[in-house]
Amino acid sequence: MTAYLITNVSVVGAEPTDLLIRDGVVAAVGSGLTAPDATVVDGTGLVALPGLVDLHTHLREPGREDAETVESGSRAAALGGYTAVCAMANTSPVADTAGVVEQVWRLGREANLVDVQPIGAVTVGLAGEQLAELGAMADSAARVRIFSDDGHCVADPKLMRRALEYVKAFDGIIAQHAEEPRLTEGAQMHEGEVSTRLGLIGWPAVAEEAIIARDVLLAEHVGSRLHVCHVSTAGSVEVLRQAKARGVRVTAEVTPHHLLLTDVKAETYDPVYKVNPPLRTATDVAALRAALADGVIDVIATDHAPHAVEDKECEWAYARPGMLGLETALSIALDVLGPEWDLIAERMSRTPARIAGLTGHGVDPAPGVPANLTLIDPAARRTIEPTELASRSRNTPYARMTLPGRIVATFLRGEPTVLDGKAVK
Ligand SMILES: NC(=O)N[C@@H](CC(=O)O)C(=O)O
Ligand SMILES: [Zn+2]
Ligand SMILES: [Zn+2]
Repeated sequence: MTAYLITNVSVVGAEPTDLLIRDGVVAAVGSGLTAPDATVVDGTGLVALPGLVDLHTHLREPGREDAETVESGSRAAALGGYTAVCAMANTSPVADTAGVVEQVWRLGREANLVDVQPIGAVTVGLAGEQLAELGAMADSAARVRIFSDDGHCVADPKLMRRALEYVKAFDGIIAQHAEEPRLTEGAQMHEGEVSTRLGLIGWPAVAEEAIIARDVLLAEHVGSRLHVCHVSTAGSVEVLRQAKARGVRVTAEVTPHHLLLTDVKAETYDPVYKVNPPLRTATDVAALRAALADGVIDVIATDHAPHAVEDKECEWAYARPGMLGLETALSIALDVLGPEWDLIAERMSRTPARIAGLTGHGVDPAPGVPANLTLIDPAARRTIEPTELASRSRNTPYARMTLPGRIVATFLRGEPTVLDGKAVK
């Protein structure tokens, strides 16, 4: 195993120092380190963060390997500064059995670019009718702790209650895609001024808020852990704020795109902007940013949702919802939050690692900790070229935009997955 000496690097925004990585761990931290056998990485001007952790990634394998595979998505993640991702269950077949989650987990180990932690489905086939074999998935080699029907809402309150009760035994979490389906029938975008002007059926904010309100009450009633996926409205933030103040065990995520983009993008009719939940208003964006800063929203999660060209480059109404996120998330966070390194580490690494129970991730570089970390050049700017992304899909909403920050290197257990801004394998 090669040793690496990263010189003159700022660890989470602190004064520059040296980091020695050896045998999978951070062996030493301090100025003027020497290690003749180590490969030197000049960290001048760079910031080291604990490797980023994504609670919400769609890898599309098994079933839609044309859009993404565990390997291509893992490479995209590493290039984005991630060392661990949680893979959503809406694959084909659905990850609703021990067999499928073990397959995804094994593929992640084989690719060995990030740790891939499978999320299990809550209900069989995501159909919302019958609980999946949650216990078997928890006991499997994948050791699933987060369950989600993401893409669909667990709309039946009785089923949601049973799921919350069931996972309590092993301190599991239900991650909810909060969308009251009766309120979003035929919806194409956020319900508001822009949808009225464009004549498109809207997805009202209340369709999200009503489910979150219900679910925090259910989680409170049974004393279980709830996680709310892709929070997108100011009203949802208020519901969460009140629930947290009462001590409900709820955590929440926001996506980079909901922190930056608004429903005005739909005026282009470019389906790259079609996503669930939809892009909302500038008022919502401001509320989400404030909630991320004050902790009502715990983490930034990408909801990386690759889609093949034929599913995206078509008429708006026929396009699948979802956008890429892994390779641009850190840049968007930097753009939105500024160089608030401690906050970025908290929202993109430490807290998501803690929620998912991923030990060895989300820990700041210090002597003895697993060397899962990423190096960022905050002064660099880059223009996003969809064809240059490592993802098999191209549906980034940031095409041709110039964004701050560049991932220079990522290390997984002491081995580089990215060096000089390029994937190592
Ligand atoms: N976000 C999306 O618009 N799409 C996701 C599903 C989801 O996260 O709801 C997908 O799987 O494509
Ligand atoms: Zn979702
Ligand atoms: Zn999703």
